[in-house]
Amino acid sequence: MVDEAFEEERRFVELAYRRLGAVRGGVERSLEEALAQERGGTHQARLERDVFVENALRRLEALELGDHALVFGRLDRDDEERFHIGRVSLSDEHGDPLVVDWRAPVAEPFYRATAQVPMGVERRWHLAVEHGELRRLELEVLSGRGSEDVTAGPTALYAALERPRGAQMVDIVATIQADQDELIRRPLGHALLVEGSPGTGKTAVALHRAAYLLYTYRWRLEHQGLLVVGPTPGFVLYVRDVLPSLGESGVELRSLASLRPGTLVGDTDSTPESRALRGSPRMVKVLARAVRDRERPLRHRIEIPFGSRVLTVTPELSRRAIAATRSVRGGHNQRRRSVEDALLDALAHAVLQGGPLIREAWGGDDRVVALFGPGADWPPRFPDDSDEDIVREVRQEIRHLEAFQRVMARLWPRLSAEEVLYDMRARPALLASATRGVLSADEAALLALEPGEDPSRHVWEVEDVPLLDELDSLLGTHEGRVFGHVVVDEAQDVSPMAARAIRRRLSGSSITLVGDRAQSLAPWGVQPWSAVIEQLRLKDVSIEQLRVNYRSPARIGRAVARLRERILGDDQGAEVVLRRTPGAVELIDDLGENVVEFALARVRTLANEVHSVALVLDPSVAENTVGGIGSILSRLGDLDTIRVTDVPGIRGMEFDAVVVLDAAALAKGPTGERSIYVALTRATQHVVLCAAASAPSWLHEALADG
Ligand SMILES: Nc1ncnc2c1ncn2[C@@H]1O[C@H](COP(=O)(O)OP(=O)(O)OP(=O)(O)O)[C@@H](O)[C@H]1O
Repeated sequence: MVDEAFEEERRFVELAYRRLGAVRGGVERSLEEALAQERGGTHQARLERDVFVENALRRLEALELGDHALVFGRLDRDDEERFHIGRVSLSDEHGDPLVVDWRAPVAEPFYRATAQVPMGVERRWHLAVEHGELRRLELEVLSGRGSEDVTAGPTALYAALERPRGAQMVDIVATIQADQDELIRRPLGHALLVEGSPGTGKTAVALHRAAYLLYTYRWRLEHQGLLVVGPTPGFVLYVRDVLPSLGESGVELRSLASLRPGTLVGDTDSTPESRALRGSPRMVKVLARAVRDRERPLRHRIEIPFGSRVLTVTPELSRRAIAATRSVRGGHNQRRRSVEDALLDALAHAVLQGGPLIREAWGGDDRVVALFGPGADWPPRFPDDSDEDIVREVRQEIRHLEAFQRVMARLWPRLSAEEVLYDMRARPALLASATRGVLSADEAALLALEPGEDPSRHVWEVEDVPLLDELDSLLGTHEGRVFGHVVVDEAQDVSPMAARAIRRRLSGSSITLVGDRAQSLAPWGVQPWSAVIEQLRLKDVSIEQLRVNYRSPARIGRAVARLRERILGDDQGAEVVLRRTPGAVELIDDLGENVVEFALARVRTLANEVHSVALVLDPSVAENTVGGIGSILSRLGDLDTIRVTDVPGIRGMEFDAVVVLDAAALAKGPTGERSIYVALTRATQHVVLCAAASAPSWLHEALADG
């Protein structure tokens, strides 16, 4: 019976791949034809052609499966219907469904049905397809005939967990587990926070949820867009191609550093205290002050020559112009217009009340003469405030005077976010004024920058990005793109200020946050989720847990659990480590000055044994090594399978092997336990912790087996 079934499925897989080839060929041909057409035709025809080309390219991309299996499951329902489940939907030549997209509602029982709740499914088949051929077939009998001898060994899952890891994350659509699926398919509109220890599939869930939402709410999300925010540019590259649908239009992937397009961001070298302060919500008030400090009434009157007359802007007039704008909505730059209007009104009024204007006009002054000269009404009217054309003309003239623009620049300059932030931090008087009563003098000093740079050329740190974004919102210079759903990974490292920047990009409250507080590397330490939720202004957030670790092998898993307990306290509930392979954890300390050579040798050996190795460097190592990081890299040789990074740089990723250099130095650092924890939890097979000095006893204890 199983052999028969295998043969049947083998033939089906063959048929499905043939059909995939035929569909691809068809799309390619029609695309070629469309591209070969002349660019001419009506506007409507061109538009239709462009839409056709775009859709065809998108379909081709979706059908490009690389090495991933087209089909991986089959459901036999108790109503005799049968579906094959796969990565894309595919119909036969008559339009009947051949393969159902995993995101379709009928596919749901593939992930959720159990013998207790079979959801109308009698049998569930797992197909292991490699390079287009069926290799293995696994059957689970959920109800009806034969349900007593269920063969429910999730071989497919265990096989998936043992696969080697490479430079890019892979999808898990063939083996999504019921608890993950339940989160993935939550409807749009929800605010969902998923927490869980490392390797529980939080990133996988977040990204598959994005793909599910795009499929299910295609029309809405294509218009509104979906934003995925990850911690680092490396992480964005790592997840970019997980699901073809994430390459669809309307999806944007950004790291925290690239959240605000066009910002120059370099490495962070300021102190943890300065970084923490810039992430704190106390900056909201400081920045609002920094902008307000640039909206200043005049201290002394300024005179503006206007023909033979002199117009005067008094401090009182400037105060009134500023006061008039307080009730006006909008950012600083938009409200500038109303300050200018208030001033111009007053000055034009003064001009028109002054009488001498008429004499000027008669005298041939060409600024106003046009209104009274040849071709104008005769006899000329004596202009007053009710004469709108004249008022407009006079206001225009005043506005274009350089002296008037100088007054405006002093009173209410047009500003960019970069200018405000840089000036505030580089000019002691502005810094003192913006921080007075909010920050202590010592705290304010943490913000100070060297003066003398062009703000538009300044290279910012990632912590400054949310500050610039906050200023954009105060100034009215925000880019304004908002999304229908936002996915935030490694949410534990999102500062309250960054949460505000994310909020500005979210149209409602449909958001998915995933993270693990124990992995927090931020200088503000382990913050409660409420710190982020509050700034995202979310009212009803479902907080859910994932508890099964799919990444760590057994030995590493035990060390991970001990460290987690140490970091978060002991009320963490049971974690399950699923993988049966033991894996290896080694701590080799007291290596003295041989530590670098030792670690590099281990990296080189491991690189020959596994697919991916991370060499995780504590910053002190490059500083203390002659030739710095360059000399370390040059001694590694083939870098294809090796990634050299610091701890923040490997957040969210995984590697077959991880070598830490130097574990004792890292453990003593400001985020010691959490940094070791993050490094340790990246490995799917092997961790080697190398240290020049003795590692702290808590690390030895965490790694001790038993
Ligand atoms: N249902 C599943 N089937 C197969 N593999 C899975 C499943 N769930 C998770 N995995 C695998 O487990 C690994 C960890 O997943 P993921 O990176 O999403 O975890 P995470 O919780 O985000 O981890 P971290 O907090 O460390 O970033 C990945 O290799 C992923 O493919």
